[in-house]
Amino acid sequence: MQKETYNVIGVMSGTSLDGIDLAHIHFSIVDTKWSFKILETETVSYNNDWLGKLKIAVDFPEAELLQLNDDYTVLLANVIKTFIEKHNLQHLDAVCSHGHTILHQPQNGFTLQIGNLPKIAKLINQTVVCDFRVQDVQLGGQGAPLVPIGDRILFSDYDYCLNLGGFSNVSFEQNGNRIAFDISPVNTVLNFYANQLGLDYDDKGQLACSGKGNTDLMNELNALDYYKKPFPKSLGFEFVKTIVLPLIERYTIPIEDKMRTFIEHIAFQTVVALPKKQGKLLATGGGTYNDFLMERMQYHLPQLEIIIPDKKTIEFKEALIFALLGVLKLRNEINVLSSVTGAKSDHSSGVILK
Ligand SMILES: Nc1ncnc2c1ncn2[C@@H]1O[C@H](COP(=O)(O)OP(=O)(O)OP(=O)(O)O)[C@@H](O)[C@H]1O
Ligand SMILES: CC(=O)N[C@H]1[C@@H]2OC[C@@H](O2)[C@@H](O)[C@@H]1O[C@H](C)C(=O)O
Repeated sequence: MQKETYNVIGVMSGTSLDGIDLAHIHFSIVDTKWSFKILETETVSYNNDWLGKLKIAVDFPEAELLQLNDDYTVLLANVIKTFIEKHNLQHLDAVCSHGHTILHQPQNGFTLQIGNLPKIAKLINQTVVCDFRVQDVQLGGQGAPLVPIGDRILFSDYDYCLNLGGFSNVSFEQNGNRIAFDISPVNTVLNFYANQLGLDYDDKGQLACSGKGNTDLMNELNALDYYKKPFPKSLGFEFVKTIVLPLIERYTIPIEDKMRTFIEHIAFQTVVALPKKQGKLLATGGGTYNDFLMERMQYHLPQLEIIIPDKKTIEFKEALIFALLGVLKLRNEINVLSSVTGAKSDHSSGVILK
């Protein structure tokens, strides 16, 4: 007999290095239908020393990487312990932790998330479920994305789940399969131009809103090869650095016009990415705070109901879903979909440490 409720913590550190996201979650399952409540949440920023190390770790020799893994496991354990004590969390079923991706070369059969060493369970005195990507790569998959199964299980009321982070990605059902792919760059490009004006980001998209769209630039962006490729497909910062920014930089127009044009481009590519231009779309990630972007998206998709959830869901959806992946692993149930990762089959991934 499986349990019907779970009291867990989800822990995620994303590639953008904005910190370690922790979310205390209650799950319950009634007649195969899952529901959740996001309780306490917190993002713990990295100090400059850690930021520096995590940025360059990809080039570390093996010995240094082993040391980093050890040190990061201790850091993560301390952060988790502090979170548990601060909120006086008791009777946890597990801490479900992604760790931090340092190396990811699925084509060569390996992926490394640090912070998942067995000693973490002892250090925090809890059951830990972690290392969710490794088995998928062993089964011939990309080890990513892992979030779409959570979209399917927890957000089935929506036709689409759209995340607006450094890049945008979407997941949806098609012919009984979950489909997921990256649509276009978002904040990687918008922040680049905000930085040129001395800002971290364009608050609410106000600068972009004050600019003018440039039709030639818009057409050139929309003609890029990536947009013609079929899924599965994904983007990395290389695409921005070597293709998108050099293209935009050929135009001698005000920065606000570049931002405005790029927002139109994001909205336009979102339209292209969605097979049906109607239904309900759940939008999450920091890009949802860009009011102008959201307005332009709604303009281009008038029949679509765009839903921006509460702040915790916007900011902690990934930690929530890693918490679910851990619970599914505890239940020995499928938590990775081969339709999105390309693995030989669906599987129950992760390691349980006690
Ligand atoms: N008030 C705001 N107005 C406009 N943009 C905002 C605002 N607040 C946050 N953002 C944007 O959201 C970004 C952070 O979003 P998020 O945390 O989803 O990105 P991320 O961690 O890089 O995402 P991912 O790892 O999913 O790619 C900021 O860098 C900024 O560009
Ligand atoms: C290998 C790895 O850590 N990939 C991350 C990364 O950050 C965003 C994107 O690239 C996504 O593929 C993935 O994370 C999300 C949470 C996922 O697996 O769904």
